[in-house]
Amino acid sequence: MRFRLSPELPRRWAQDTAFPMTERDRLGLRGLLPPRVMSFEQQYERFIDSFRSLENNTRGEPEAIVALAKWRILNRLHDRNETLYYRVLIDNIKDFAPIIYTPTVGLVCENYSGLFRRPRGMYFSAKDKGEMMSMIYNWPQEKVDMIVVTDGSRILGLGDLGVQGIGIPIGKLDVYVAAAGINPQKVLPVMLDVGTNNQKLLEDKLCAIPYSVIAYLDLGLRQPRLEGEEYLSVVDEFMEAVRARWPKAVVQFEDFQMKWAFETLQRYRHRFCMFNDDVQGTAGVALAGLLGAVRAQGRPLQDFNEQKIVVVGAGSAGIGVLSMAKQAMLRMPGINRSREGHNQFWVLDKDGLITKDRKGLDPAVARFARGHGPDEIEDLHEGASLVEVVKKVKPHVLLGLSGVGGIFHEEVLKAMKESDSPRPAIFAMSNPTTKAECTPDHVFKYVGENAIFASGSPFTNVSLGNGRTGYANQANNMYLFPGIGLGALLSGARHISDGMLQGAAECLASYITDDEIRKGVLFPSVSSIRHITARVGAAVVRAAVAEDLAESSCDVGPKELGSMSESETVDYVARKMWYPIYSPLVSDK
Ligand SMILES: NC(=O)c1ccc[n+]([C@@H]2O[C@H](COP(=O)([O-])OP(=O)(O)OC[C@H]3O[C@@H](n4cnc5c(N)ncnc54)[C@H](O)[C@@H]3O)[C@@H](O)[C@H]2O)c1
Ligand SMILES: O=C(O)C[C@H](O)C(=O)O
Ligand SMILES: [Mg+2]
Repeated sequence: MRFRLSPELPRRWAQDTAFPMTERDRLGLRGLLPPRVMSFEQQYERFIDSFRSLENNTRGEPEAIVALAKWRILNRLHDRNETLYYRVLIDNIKDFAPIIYTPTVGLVCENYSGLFRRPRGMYFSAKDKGEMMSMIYNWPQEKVDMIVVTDGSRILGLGDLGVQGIGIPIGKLDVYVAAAGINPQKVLPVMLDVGTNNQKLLEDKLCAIPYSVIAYLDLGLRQPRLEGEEYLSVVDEFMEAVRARWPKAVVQFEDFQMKWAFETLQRYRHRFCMFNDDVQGTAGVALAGLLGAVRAQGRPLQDFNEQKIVVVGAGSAGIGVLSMAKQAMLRMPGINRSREGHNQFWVLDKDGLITKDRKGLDPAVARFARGHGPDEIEDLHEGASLVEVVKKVKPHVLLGLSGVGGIFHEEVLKAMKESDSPRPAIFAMSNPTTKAECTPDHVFKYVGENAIFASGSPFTNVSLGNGRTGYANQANNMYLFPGIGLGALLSGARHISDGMLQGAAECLASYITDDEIRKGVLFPSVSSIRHITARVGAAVVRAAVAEDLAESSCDVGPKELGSMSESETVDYVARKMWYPIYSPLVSDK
C-alpha cells in the first residue's frame, strides 16, 4: 500500500508548495499541489508581502481592527505551516512580538472565544477532577519540555478572563520558541479552567468582537471560581499528571491572581522544576532596570543602597520586585550593616501608601510597610496619595505595577522633576499598553529630557529635537523567562533556586554597556532576544551547576557542564536552540 498524506499535513511537517517532487511522489501528494515547487525563501517573501499589504490596506482603520487582522494573518500561518511561522517570527521578532505578545495578545484574550477556530494546548477544568492522570496522555506529542499554565484569573492588567486566558500561555510559548529555541513540538500551553468570577462571562450573554457583527458565547465553565482546598486539589492533580508523563518538563506559572501566585509558588517550588514568571521573572527584569538607573546617574552599583524607590502596586509583580531588590541590596559589597533594617521603599496599593498602621496586611507586603522610625518622612501618613508621596520622598525611581493606565499623570510626573536623582527613572510596567501608568511622551515632557523611561508594553522612542532621542525601553519579563526556562531545562535542575534567578537578572543587567546606559538605554533591543537568551540561559545553567542542582536531562551531564567556561556554556546553550528549517520527510534512497 502506498503511503498517503493530505496536502493539509499536520502543521509541523507542512511545507505547502515547497514540497519537492521526490517527496510529493513518496507521500502520495503528486497532483494534490500546484505543479510549481516554490523555495522556502519564495514562501517567506510571499508571506511578508501579504503582511505588508495588510498593513497598507488597513491604514487609518481603528487600532483594534488592525491589531486583530495582523494577529489573524499570523495565527493562520501558525495553523498552516509551523516552520515558516517560526522563521518569520524569529527574523522579525521586534515587529511581531507586539502582535503575538503584549499588547495585542490582551485584546485576543478578551475576545478569544469569538476568535477560536482550532484548539491549541490543553484544557483541564474543574470537571476533570480525577481524570487528569489519564487525560495528560491525550496530548499527541511524546515529549514535552516546556509548559506554560494559567488559570486565567489575572490576565495582564485586564483581570479575570476565565478560559480565554489561554492566549497568554500560547503567546509566552511562541516567545519561548523564538527566543530560547525550544522545539515547538515540545511545548504545551495549558488552561486550568476552575471557573470565573467575571460577571459578564458568567451571564452567558452573546459577546461581539470589536467592530464585528459576529456574536459568540464564552467557551469556559460557567461557574464561580473554585476556592481554597478545592482549587488547590485541581492544581495538585495537574502537577502530578505532568510529573507522571514528563518528569523533566519545566512548568511556568503565568497570570495567576496574587494569592494563588504566591501560594502555588511556595507549594511547588521545591518539589517541581517550576517558577512564577510574574513574581520571579518580572523581579529580575525590574532589578536589571533599577541597577541600570543607578549606573545612569554615574554612580557605582553599591549606591543602589541609597536609592529611594516608590513602587505603585503591591501585587504579585510589585512584591516580587521588592523582595528581589531587597535581597540584591543586602548582597551589595560593602553594605553598612547598620543599614540592613533601613527601608528605601515606599509602597502604594489601591488604598494609597502602605504603613504599619494598615490593618490585615499580607505578611509579604508588611515587610515593606513604612513605620514610625527616624528614617520616616514627617506627614507621610497611612493611605497618603501618590502625589503626596512623590512630592515628599523625591524618589530616584517611580515604578508602576498597578494595572492602572495613566496613574502617573501630569502632576505626579511634574513632582518627579524634583527627584533627588539627576536622572529620574520612571518604570510604567503594567500591560497591555492601555494599562501603562504613563507614556514616554509625557515623561520626557513633564519630568524632563534627562529622565529615563521603561514600560512593560512597547512604545516608540520620542524625538527630543536636535537629533536627540528619549528612549522608550521595554521592561518586560520576556527578557528573562525564556532564559530561565531554557537554563533550567538544559541543566536538568531539580528545582529553580533563588541563585539561578539571581544569575539570570545579573546577566541581563550586565548586558548593556556604560555608553548605552548614559544615553538612557536600559534594556537591549528585542531584536537581540536569542542572543540575550543564550547568555541568560547559560547564567542559569552555571548557577544550577554551582548549587549542585543540575541533573542534566540532555546529552551533556552536570560534570561536563561544570567544566565549561562561561563562553563555552553560552555556545552550548546557543547550539541547543531549535531553528526552523524544512527537514526531508522521506530519504532519497
Ligand atoms: N512588565 C512586565 O514584565 C510585567 C510583569 C508582571 C506584571 N506586569 C503588569 O503589572 C500589573 C500588575 O500585575 P500583578 O500581578 O502585580 O497584579 P495584582 O492584581 O496582583 O496587583 C495589582 C496591585 O495594584 C494595586 N492597585 C490597584 N489600583 C491601584 C491604584 N489606583 N493605585 C495604586 N495601586 C493600585 C492593587 O492594590 C494591587 O496591589 C499588570 O498590569 C501586569 O500586566 C508587568
Ligand atoms: O505578559 C507580559 O507581557 C508580561 C507579564 O507577564 C504580565 O503579566 O503583564
Ligand atoms: Mg504575566
